[in-house]
Formats: sequence, C-alpha cells, structure tokens
Amino acid sequence: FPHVRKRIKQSTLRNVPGPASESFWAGATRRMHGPFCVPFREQTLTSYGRAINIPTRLGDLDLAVSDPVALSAMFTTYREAYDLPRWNSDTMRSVFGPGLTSVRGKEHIRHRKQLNPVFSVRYLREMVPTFNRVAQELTSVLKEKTTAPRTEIDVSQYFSRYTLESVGRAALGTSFGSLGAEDGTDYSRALKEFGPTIVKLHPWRPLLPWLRRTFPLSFLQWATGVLPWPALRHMRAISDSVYSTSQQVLRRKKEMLKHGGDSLAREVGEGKDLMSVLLQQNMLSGPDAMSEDDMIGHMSLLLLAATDTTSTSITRAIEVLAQHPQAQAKLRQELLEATAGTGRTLADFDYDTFTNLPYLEAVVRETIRMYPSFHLSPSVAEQDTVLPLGTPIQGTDGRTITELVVPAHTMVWVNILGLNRDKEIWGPDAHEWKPERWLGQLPASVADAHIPNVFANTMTFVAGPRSCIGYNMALTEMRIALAHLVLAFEFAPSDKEIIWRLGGVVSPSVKGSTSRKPEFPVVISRA
Ligand code: HEM
Repeated sequence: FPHVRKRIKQSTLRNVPGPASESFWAGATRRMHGPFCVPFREQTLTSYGRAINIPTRLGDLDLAVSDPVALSAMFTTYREAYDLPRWNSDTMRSVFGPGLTSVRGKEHIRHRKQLNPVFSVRYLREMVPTFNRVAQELTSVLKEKTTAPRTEIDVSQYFSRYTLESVGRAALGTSFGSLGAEDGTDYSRALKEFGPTIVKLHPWRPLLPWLRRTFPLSFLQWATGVLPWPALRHMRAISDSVYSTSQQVLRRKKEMLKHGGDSLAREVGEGKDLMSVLLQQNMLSGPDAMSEDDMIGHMSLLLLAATDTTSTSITRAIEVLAQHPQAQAKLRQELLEATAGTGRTLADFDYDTFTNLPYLEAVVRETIRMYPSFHLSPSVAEQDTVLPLGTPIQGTDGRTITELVVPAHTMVWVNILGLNRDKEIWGPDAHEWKPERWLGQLPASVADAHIPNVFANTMTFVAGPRSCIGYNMALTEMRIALAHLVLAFEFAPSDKEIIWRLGGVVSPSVKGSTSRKPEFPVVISRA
C-alpha cells in the first residue's frame, strides 16, 4: 500500500525532466547503474538541470538532486527524514556486521558520535610519518619495476596497496605485508573483491530488507552458503574472511591493552592507531561502550570505505597529470623548491607542510571536483517532504517547478557529479580539469551558491549526517602519495585506452579487458 500511495503522489515529479526509460521493467537502471554507466552518467547527471527524474524499475522513478538549496533542506530541515535506503544498509550489515554504513537513524547518530573524535586532525597529524613511510615504500617498489628509461607499469595494484597499508597501519595498527608482494593477503583480496561482486548482486539488493524481515538471519546465512549462485557464495566467502581477520586483530589489541605497559607501543601503530584509541575510549564509556561485534563491523567497513575510494582518486590524479605534462612539470617544480631548494626531504614534512603547497593542493582539489569516486550518494525519504529549489527548473510540460514534492519512500540521490561540474557555479569551463582555478579567487558564483559541503565547495564527500568521516585522512594520503610520486617519476599516458567503469567506486580498466581488478597502465620514467 505505501508504494501505491507513493506512485499516486509522485505524479508531479513525473514532470521533472530526465532521461528516457529503456523499458517499463528496467527504466534507465542498467544505463545508470550498470558496470559501463560512466559515459551515460557523465552526460545525464550534468545536463538535465539541478533535479533529474531517473526512471527505474516497473515505472517507478528516482530523483537526482544537485540544487544546493534542496540539498541543504535534506541535510538540515529534513535531516531525520532522509537516510540510507534499507537495501543499502542491510547489504552492508549482512556482509560486514554493524558499521557506520550498515546502521540507520538513532543507531547511526550514536555510532557516529563515538567515532567522530578519533577522526580529528589531532590524530591525523600523528599519522603523517606513517603515510610518509608507506609512500616511500611505494616509490621504492616502483623504482625497482622501472627497468627501462620508459617502462609501462600497471600502477593500480600498487596504489591500492598504498592506501590499504596506510589505513591498515594508521587506523588499525596492523600491516597487510609488503607493498611489493605479488598477491596481498586473504583479507586485502576479500576487500578488493567486494566492489565488483556487489555490482553483480545490485539488481537483487532491494529484496534484502524483505528477506531479512521474513527469514531469520541464521537461515539466510545458511542459504548464502548452499545456493548455486556464484556471486552470492563469493560474497559469503568475503564476509567470512573479513570478519575473522577483523576479529583476530581486535582480540590481539584487547590483549595488549590488558597487559598495558609498552606492549601496545611495540605494535605497528605504536598504540596510536584509531582502533587502539577507540578501544581505550570504549573502556571508559561504561554502559554506552560498543560491543565486540560493533567494533569488528566498524573496522571492516572503515577499511572498505577507505581504500578503493582513495586509491582510485590517486590514480585519477596521475592520469590527468600524465595527460597534462605542463601541470605535471609545474607540480614537480614546486616540490623540488620545497625539498632540494630548502635542503629538506619529504620525510621531514608534517601535516601543515603538505597542506600548504599551493599547486599540489590545487591538483588534489581539481581532481576530486572533476572525478569524484562516487557520482551519486543514495538516500531515501522516510516521510513526505517538500524540497525548495534555489533555481527553478522547467518541467517537461513547460511549466516552472519551484519545489519538489517528494512522497515518502522515494529514492533521492545526491547528484555529486552534477554539482561538482555545474557550469552556473564553476563557470563555462566546469567540465575541464584546470588546477589553476584554485590558485586565485574562486568565482563569486561558488560562494553565492551556498553549497552544503565538508571540503572545498565540492560534493565529493557529500555533507550532512552521512558525510564522509574520513575525508581529511583521504586528502592527506593523496597529498603525500602525489608528492612522492611526482618528485620521483615522470608519468606519460600508455597506448592502451583506459575505460572508467563502476565497480563499487568508479575504477579504471583497460578497454576490452575482462579482468575484475582495477587496471591502470602508465608509462613511467625516473624524474
Ligand atoms: C577520496 C576518497 C574518499 C571519497 C571520495 C569518499 C566519499 C564518501 C562519500 C560520498 C560518502 C557518503 C556515503 C555514500 O554516498 O555512499 C562517504 C562515507 C563514508 N566514508 Fe568516505 N570517502 C573517501 C575516503 C574515505 C576514507 C579514507 C575513510 C576512512 C578512513 C572513509 C570513511 C567513510 C565512512 C565510514 C563513511 C560512512 C559515513 C556514515 O555513514 O556516517 N572514506 N565517503
């Protein structure tokens, strides 16, 4: 019944312009969410306006919204009305247990409050030497592989190892092994496989909330192990592997804490990693303390959220720098002046030094603006809401639409890509990668747009209660990796065509390749 009511009340939203439906059964779902959706999304999400009607299954519709006023209303006035869709949080909970992206409503607010303090810049500053060491390992491994003056290397696996190892050491106080090792650990492989596997299961995810209401969890877990469905069984194996490793790491840490003294200090993170801080904080929390399962869920989901997002952003930056040799040379010059020019090395740099290199910062900001890891962020209206539009849009019938009347249960995607590339805000060159735009004053239209955001007026890390908790860590890892890479190497495009496709996050692959792993061959020579 709620869905019939939704359909009736959605009639005004049908007037919002958007792409055509491919069929009544599928709407535009395949083109919008399938593995090869990137060109369609780049076109659709940036061209229809600040509210887009996206036809979905069985004649239903979703909205994609990039109007800053409407988004502000979602994040503030209606902050309790909008949340992650249940199919999304249920998938995360079934695979990883309770973590930030698998809990909703009040439970989410409680967990977020407990986690927020450990993500403060205070702890991040202490992580910089760790990131610096891992970045040094990354350049050493790449130097070993650069055997000819110009060597083509698929760097994506090394960038993935860099982010996994950085966050492993800094957040969990554990190491996943050498960056040069060929195949990583079971745990790192399981995390990597999650994205491509979830894309295969995506069409069936809306059934999960119903399944969870209808059958006991133990039955569903048993079923995932016996059903002859490779993607589902694979997901079960991923879940088991991630759970058991997280459990081992956590139990070991608890032991260390119990023994006190300097046993934690001898660990990889020297007891300063986020999990150790969280455990110590938790011991003082009394009845509000998190359970072991909560901690395991957080640990697994943090790693998942932290690794591919950041490594693909580093890959994008290297791709655009390879395509723009002048920008690459300018960045190298800035880094040379800050190191050789002052008698220091990157290992001497602290958090502020890395943040205050203007061209490096411009490259980072422009890359995450143009190429956000997520194009869309999902949320669902739990009740009827009215979203005001800062800029009215013209309906398909020619009438002006000044607000969106959104009935309960409608999916509203935050249109990250649309807002980051909005020409009215960023100017007519919004679709071009131009780090220079960040060096001077940004156009007044950026400030005037009042974009709700956590970083640099972009929607890349969204905003509001579900904004990215780790954005500062991601930016710090990016700055450090790019500084080491560009100082050590020159990058040029490979002859192979790179296709960016959806595999959890937007990831690179070689045109025609059938591999599920990210691939990014680039020509490297020593700088
Ligand atoms: C460039 C790198 C990153 C990007 C672009 C990014 C982007 C995002 C976005 C868009 C969301 C909103 C949820 C969604 O739409 O699915 C999110 C949530 C989240 N991110 Fe990130 N992220 C990055 C790196 C990180 C890192 C390094 C961490 C942890 C160390 C992290 C932890 C999280 C967590 C835990 C959430 C869930 C927050 C919640 O539901 O309260 N992310 N991220």
